[in-house]
Amino acid sequence: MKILTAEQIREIDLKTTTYENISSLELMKRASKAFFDWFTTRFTDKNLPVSVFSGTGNNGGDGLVVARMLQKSGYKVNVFIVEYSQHYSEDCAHNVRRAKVENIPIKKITSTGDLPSLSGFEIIIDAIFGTGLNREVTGIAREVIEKINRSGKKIISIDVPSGLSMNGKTYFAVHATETVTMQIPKLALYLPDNRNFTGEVYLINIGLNETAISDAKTAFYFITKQEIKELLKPLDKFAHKGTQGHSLLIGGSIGKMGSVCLASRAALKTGCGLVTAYVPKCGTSVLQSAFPEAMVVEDRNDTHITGIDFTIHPDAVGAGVGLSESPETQHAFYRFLQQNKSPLVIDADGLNILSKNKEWLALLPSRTILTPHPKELSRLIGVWNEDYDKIYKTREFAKKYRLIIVLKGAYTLIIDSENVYVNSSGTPALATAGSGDVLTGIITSLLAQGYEPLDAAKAGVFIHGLTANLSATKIHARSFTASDIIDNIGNAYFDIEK
Ligand SMILES: NC(=O)C1=CN([C@@H]2O[C@H](COP(=O)(O)OP(=O)(O)OC[C@H]3O[C@@H](n4cnc5c(N)ncnc54)[C@H](O)[C@@H]3O)[C@@H](O)[C@H]2O)[C@H](O)CC1
Ligand SMILES: [K+]
Repeated sequence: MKILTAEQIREIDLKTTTYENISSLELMKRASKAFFDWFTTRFTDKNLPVSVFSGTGNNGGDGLVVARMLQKSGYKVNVFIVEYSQHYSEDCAHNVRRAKVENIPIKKITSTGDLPSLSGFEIIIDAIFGTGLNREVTGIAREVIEKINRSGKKIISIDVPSGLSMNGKTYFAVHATETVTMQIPKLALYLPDNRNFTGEVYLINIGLNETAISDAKTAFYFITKQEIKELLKPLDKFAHKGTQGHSLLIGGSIGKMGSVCLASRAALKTGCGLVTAYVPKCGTSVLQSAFPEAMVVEDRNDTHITGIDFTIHPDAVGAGVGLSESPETQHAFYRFLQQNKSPLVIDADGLNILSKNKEWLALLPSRTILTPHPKELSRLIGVWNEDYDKIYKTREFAKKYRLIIVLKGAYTLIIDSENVYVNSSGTPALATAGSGDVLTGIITSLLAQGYEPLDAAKAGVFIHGLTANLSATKIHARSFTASDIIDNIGNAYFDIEK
């Protein structure tokens, strides 16, 4: 699914009205009806007093239409018009008139003295600014937003939290508890810097014209279940373990053998036919007893890897989990990189070793997948100022070394030399020890099964996140573990194929 800019969305609005021969007012109604449907499903108690804060643009217009629909269906609604400008969009002005005719209590806020008390309301609908905002919020709008933010009430933002910048760092905006955005994902809604503004983000379909959307060019995408469903390969009736791919996981050191166990088990559970773990001697019995399905190739050294010599022919390699950064291990890793021709995933200490030896990056096969968390990424590419800067620097880095970067976080980003993909699955339950090791195993397995590296990264990240969504009501987020991720990989496949 495409992530688009405010300008592109405006163009799609316009094309929708032209192609479908409807007025902009009609489109506003469609959008507002979609929000109304979401809202009434989410908040079924009609006695909860709702206040709608509307601006004078089309976002404000949406708020007014929503207020009208809510009042009509029996909700108690008050509207406050935040008159930051005396210029009203045509469709907003129309809906102010309609709301007055329908006797909705409306108050204008033009100065500090007009600021209402919020104590009587349970829910605030924020329709002050949408994607049309193009400067810092000042004046009365700022005062209203400050007051809303201090209220401690539920704040539901229509389309975007008012004040959110669509193309740069946001310093001031509504702190929404939930944002209900209209059909097209906007990058700003998924950036960690904006987490206090957006709250939980929902996408609703407002019936924008599909041709208009498919005409829009972009380098930013939102990964959806449907896309993952389409890229998963069907199981061959005549499959046997030799045709399903062989994953090799290289890693582990004394005290850190769990990481390779997790990655190996995740690889097998993701569907490759064979899994081999390459570990130091101290890891052999750990692996063989914890995970009998795996084969083990032992390093000559006891506590950490010093060789990386093997005669097997893996279809993909995942290297780096629990590896340690000792000088002999670094040297062994260098020799491995010189010889390796298999598709590769590098994580954890593998990344740290690369950060210390940046010239080795040139040895990586094209489309190697690196899976850093933000700290590991900064060791590789240096520091960044804010999220947009981070994304562009990562893309440059990916381009320079022909890599795919999986930047782990709440909305994991997959970045290659051209495009940026935002993952849509997952919950905070995934912030748990070993979660990254499991991801490495999943992606390695998909590579071994013959998926293109970008598809392996996308599907791997999506499946990994989905295990947490699917467990949300069964395992409390606080007690969800990396092993639970592995145990739910099968459920994730079921859910995707549904
Ligand atoms: N396809 C869709 O998603 C649809 C979206 N709709 C809604 O329309 C808004 C965008 O509306 P627009 O009128 O372009 O802008 P805003 O409502 O966001 O209002 C901004 C408004 O104010 C002016 N302005 C900009 N910055 C400032 C400022 N700092 N201070 C004062 N004034 C400012 C600006 O020129 C605008 O006029 C979108 O988010 C949706 O909610 C449609 O209703 C349906 C289709
Ligand atoms: K808004």
